[in-house]
Amino acid sequence: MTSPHGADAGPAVVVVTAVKSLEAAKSRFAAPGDGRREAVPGLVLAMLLDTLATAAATPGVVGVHVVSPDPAVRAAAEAAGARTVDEPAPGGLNAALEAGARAARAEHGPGVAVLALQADLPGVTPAELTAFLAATAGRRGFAPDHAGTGTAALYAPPGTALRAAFGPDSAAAHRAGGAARHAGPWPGLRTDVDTPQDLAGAGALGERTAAVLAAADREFASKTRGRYARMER
Ligand SMILES: Nc1nc2c(ncn2[C@@H]2O[C@H](COP(=O)(O)OP(=O)(O)OP(=O)(O)O)[C@@H](O)[C@H]2O)c(=O)[nH]1
Ligand SMILES: C=C(OP(=O)(O)O)C(=O)O
Repeated sequence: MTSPHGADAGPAVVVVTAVKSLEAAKSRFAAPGDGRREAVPGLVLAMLLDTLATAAATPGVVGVHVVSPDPAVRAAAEAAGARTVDEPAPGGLNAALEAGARAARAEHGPGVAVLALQADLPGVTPAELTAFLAATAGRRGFAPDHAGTGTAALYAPPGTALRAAFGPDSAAAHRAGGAARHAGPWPGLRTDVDTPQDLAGAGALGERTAAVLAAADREFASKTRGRYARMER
């Protein structure tokens, strides 16, 4: 993680992300009973680790906090250098992100900005995150997902609450909450991967995600003579 530098660098940023239990995650990618389902936990972890690697490599990011009820997720995140936060009760994505934001400011102080980032952005790059942070100009803002209705990232400046409103139509909810919309040319940032079809739009995939998909592809091909990853990408 790098410190802010240069006269025009913005405030230090802590990235907060959340992952539900691996067993429950990514039901739209492969439902129980689908032959691809067994690859999903590894894929979720790989996408998380690629997302965390990008966050940590982005100038100005001084910490990353991952909130999850799943010990395997927390162990992988800690091994990657992130802080972890237990799932709050009651849970849910927004409660988890708020808990992460509180933990971030408890550790780094109220003067840090919080960037809530989806955990399934295998194509996101440091350049994209840097461009988004610059676009906010230090004000509350969000990057809509590729469809335009969801949210890939929500930025809360120092001293302001996160007020996460992720979920259906979260772009409109964040807009209504005073966040500016920044729909830049950032396919990796704006493509959270929920389905195999989403992989095609995510840009160049991070190395962990690419490796997991290649292994799943080989496994699936050996069982069915299909080649799902190649077909779907
Ligand atoms: N910690 C935590 N993370 C959550 C929770 N709900 C969703 N998330 C995470 O938030 C992101 C978006 O969640 P969803 O789109 O609802 O779920 P998903 O697992 O990605 O996909 P589906 O099962 O197909 O809906 C994913 O990274 C999830 O793991 C929650 O209750 N707690
Ligand atoms: C939670 C969201 O996205 P998804 O369910 O597609 O992961 C969102 O865009 O607010």
